[in-house]
Amino acid sequence: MSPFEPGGQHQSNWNVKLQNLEKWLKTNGDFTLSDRVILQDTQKSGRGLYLKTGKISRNEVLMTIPSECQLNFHTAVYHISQFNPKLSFDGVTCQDSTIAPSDEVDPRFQMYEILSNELVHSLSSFQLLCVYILFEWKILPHWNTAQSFWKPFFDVFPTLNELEAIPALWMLGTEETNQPLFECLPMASRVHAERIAAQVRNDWSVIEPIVKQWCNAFEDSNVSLTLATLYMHFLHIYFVVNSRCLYIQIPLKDSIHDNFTLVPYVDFLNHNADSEIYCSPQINRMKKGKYGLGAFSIVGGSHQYSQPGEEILLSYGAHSNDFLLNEYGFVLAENKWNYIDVSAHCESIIKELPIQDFLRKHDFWGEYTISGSDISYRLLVAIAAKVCPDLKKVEKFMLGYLTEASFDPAMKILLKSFMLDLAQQIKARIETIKKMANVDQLCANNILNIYQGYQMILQRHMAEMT
Ligand SMILES: C[S@@+](CC[C@H](N)C(=O)[O-])C[C@H]1O[C@@H](n2cnc3c(N)ncnc32)[C@H](O)[C@@H]1O
Repeated sequence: MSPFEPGGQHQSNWNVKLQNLEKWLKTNGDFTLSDRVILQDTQKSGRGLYLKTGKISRNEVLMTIPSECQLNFHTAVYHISQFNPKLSFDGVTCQDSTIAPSDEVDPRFQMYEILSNELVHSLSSFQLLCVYILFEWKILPHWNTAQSFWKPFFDVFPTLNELEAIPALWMLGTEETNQPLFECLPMASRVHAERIAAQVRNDWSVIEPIVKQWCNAFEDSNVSLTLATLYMHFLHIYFVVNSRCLYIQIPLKDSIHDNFTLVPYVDFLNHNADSEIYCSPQINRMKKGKYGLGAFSIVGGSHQYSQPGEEILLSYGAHSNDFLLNEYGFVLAENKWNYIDVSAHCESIIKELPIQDFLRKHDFWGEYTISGSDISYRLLVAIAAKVCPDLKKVEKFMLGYLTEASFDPAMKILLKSFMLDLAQQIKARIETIKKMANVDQLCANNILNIYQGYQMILQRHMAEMT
């Protein structure tokens, strides 16, 4: 039976998990959820929220999630301090009265001892959350003697399989099926995936010593978990966090990259590219709870929901399909934020070293893009430099004293052949992908979708040029 078939075992397990999640949210603060929405699971976008009945208007609060049930640097520090009284962060860690009574069968008293103030302070939000979730979700259940506060939340996290469309995982994991697809990724996606993979490897190298110490400590118990297994769990957790985190200010941290929180239920909302019209998040700092950062609400946007079955959407930001694929593992059939990174192609046609030096000197070398509405100014300058031997004239164009028309017809001719070349390369890539056997079809289709988005962009510009 397909996991999506209504009435299947998967469905009834899921209903129980959802009830547990709602019960947990109600017990731990002021949780509200509009009775006009319903959670549903689809093949295309997994779980999501849909309108059940009635209407949802602008500024109407759809749900509020108490700060106590959000997982972020603050709440992780608070919970760790319940087992490690030496951990002390002003206004965040436990007061004496809330420190858990020492219990020999709860391994966290021993395992969290190594999480000193200095060490916790040095970790990024990502690193702390990964190491904390790793213990609470993947390691603690091996003892059978204690349960994590966060269990109802962990139980509704996506599985590693559900995240397999994320290209960085093809590089980092041991699953080899999709590795051939990596070579077919557009340049923007490949660079993005490599950047994420480097970040993941770096974060693992920071938390690995903690995990190794835990592994050594397991030797005294009956728990048998290898470092290799824990690394795979870490990867799973990393991408759960990455694909579900929401912006919030974290007063204990300085870097923008640390400013995020995981918010149960809000993380069921799927993305739409129209940021202005759909729902948006609001943080109520007046409702901070005992160690949190503020209750998290979702409110309606200018689009009025009135059709039962309409999906309640949130914008994750102005992201192209290359970005969405790499950060979240999906693409949109139509995406107004798509653009093509044509840097490699443009650099390959400018072979003349003096032109390269000229563009470098003026900081115009590389980062060339074409979107549906624009050919980037950087690209126009590079093409102008290629077609015009008078670099003084190109400098005037750079400074805005001349328009691109001053370089016609050579500029138009080169741009047209540049785009035709690109279109041919894209067509060839599409054909290669279509012929690939033994790769996950969903992942292959995502990449095809990106290239088809590129084709639409090029067609639009080429039509304007004729
Ligand atoms: C914050 S979660 C949303 C809930 C998710 N659908 C689930 O089943 O748990 C983000 C993930 O949802 C999926 N997603 C979000 N928006 C989507 C969309 N428009 N189309 C397809 N998948 C989408 C992607 O897998 C993404 O990583």
